[in-house]
This record gives sequence, C-alpha cells and structure tokens, in this order.
Amino acid sequence: METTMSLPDLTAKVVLVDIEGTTTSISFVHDVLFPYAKKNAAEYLQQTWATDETKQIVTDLQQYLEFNEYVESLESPQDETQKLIAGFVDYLIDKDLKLTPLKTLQGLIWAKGYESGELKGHVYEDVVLAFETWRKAGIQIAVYSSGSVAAQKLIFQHSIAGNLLQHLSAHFDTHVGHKQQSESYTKIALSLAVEPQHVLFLSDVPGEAAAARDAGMLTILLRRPGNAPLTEEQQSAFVVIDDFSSLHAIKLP
Ligand SMILES: CSCCC(=O)C(=O)COP(=O)(O)O
Ligand SMILES: [Mg+2]
Repeated sequence: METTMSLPDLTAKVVLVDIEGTTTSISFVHDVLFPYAKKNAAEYLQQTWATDETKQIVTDLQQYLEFNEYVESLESPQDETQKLIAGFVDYLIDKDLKLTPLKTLQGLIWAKGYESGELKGHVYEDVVLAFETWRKAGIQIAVYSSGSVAAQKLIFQHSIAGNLLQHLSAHFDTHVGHKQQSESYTKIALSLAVEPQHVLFLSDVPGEAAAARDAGMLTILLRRPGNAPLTEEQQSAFVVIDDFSSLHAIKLP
C-alpha cells in the first residue's frame, strides 16, 4: 500500500519508539546484552533462588510450551531445577524468544551490569537531538519494547549519551501484549489517553508497524545498520527512514 504521508506534514502528540533496531543497534542487544545475560544467568539464579521475584519467574517460565520442548530436547534429563532453568534461559536467549518472564529476568541481570558500569546503553547519535527537538515541540515520547520496562529505563538512564530518562514519559513492554498484535497498540493509546492517529510509532519490524497501523497509529520503519533487509513490498507499504534526523519537523496536531 503506497503511503501518502510526507514527512514535513507529520503531526503527533506522542512518538512511540521501539528500541532494538530503532533507537539502539541490534548488535548492542545481540552482541552485548544477550551474551551478558547468558554469562550471568546461572549465578543470578543461584544467588536469588529463594526470593519471591525469582520464584515467580521460574514458575512463569515453566508454563510455556517451549519449556516442555526444551526438556524433551535434552539428551540426558536434568533433575536439578535450578540448572534446568539456567539451561532453558540459555536456550531462549539463543533463539531470541521474547517470553515476558525471560525479559524480566534479563532486566534484573542487566541491572547489575549497568550499576557496575560494565554496561552502557547504546543509542544512535540522532536519537538524542530528536528527543530534545520533540520535547521542545511539546511532543511526548514513549517506549514500547520486548525488553522489560525496567530494562528500558536502564538502557536510557545509563546510555552512552548520558541519562535520557527525562525525555521519556511512558514505558510499555509485553505485559501490554505482543508487539505484532494491534490490540497492544490500542491499549497503549488508551493508556496514554491519546487518539491512535496522534501517535507515531517508530520500529524496525514491519509486522509491528502493521499492527500499530491497524490500531490507527502513524508508522515509520527504521533502516538501521544491521537491521533485517526490507522487501520491496515492505518498502512500498511504509515510509522508511535511515535515522531520526528527518523527523525534526514533527508538530503537535
Ligand atoms: C530494553 S533493551 C533490551 C531489548 C530486548 O531485550 C529486546 O528483545 C528488544 O526488542 P525490541 O522490541 O526493543 O526490538
Ligand atoms: Mg526492534
């Protein structure tokens, strides 16, 4: 579907940003954050095994069909639950399955890395100026990511460009729903108390943009280095930009 929206005519009350592949490089998530979580998961589980938070994550993880698939895939049964869950976490990270309890656990593990200074959140240079420009224009900025709300706040609080949290007014993760379901975007617009047509959603994933569009939101795809290539059809169905610099002219409706 040919998109008629021209960038200079863009108006929005809220810009809703995805993280991986949009504000932040895919390589930072896959080559830094995920390996960090894998390396530290077993120790984190061992240290916090008796806490209610970890007990809830362990209970929730075992509800998924993927848990049964993982157990059945093991050559020799693992009878120690703690080691079984640690192995399942590795399995899920390797497959990049964005299960909500996994994302909660990853956020808790990353918190220690950010607090120690070992982790610094990647954001593209153009993101900071765009955030400042939109905020000066009275436009709110919200985040919708598969990463937990806690992980979202950490990546922006401890970013390589300093603390960017002051620009962000709301955070949504998969507790609101799956990112490729239009109902999730309807719920986000309701939560923001903004009409969907006054929300501009920026993402790297066409399926997410399609779901947001079905919910009535404006959508633009980001083509960042390392992002999955877009098909001709996807490029004709959505406005595609390489960075946020072409979005400085956004105005309130
Ligand atoms: C919040 S930083 C970690 C992001 C993450 O875990 C992830 O799976 C990224 O998914 P997104 O929906 O932001 O593309
Ligand atoms: Mg993404």
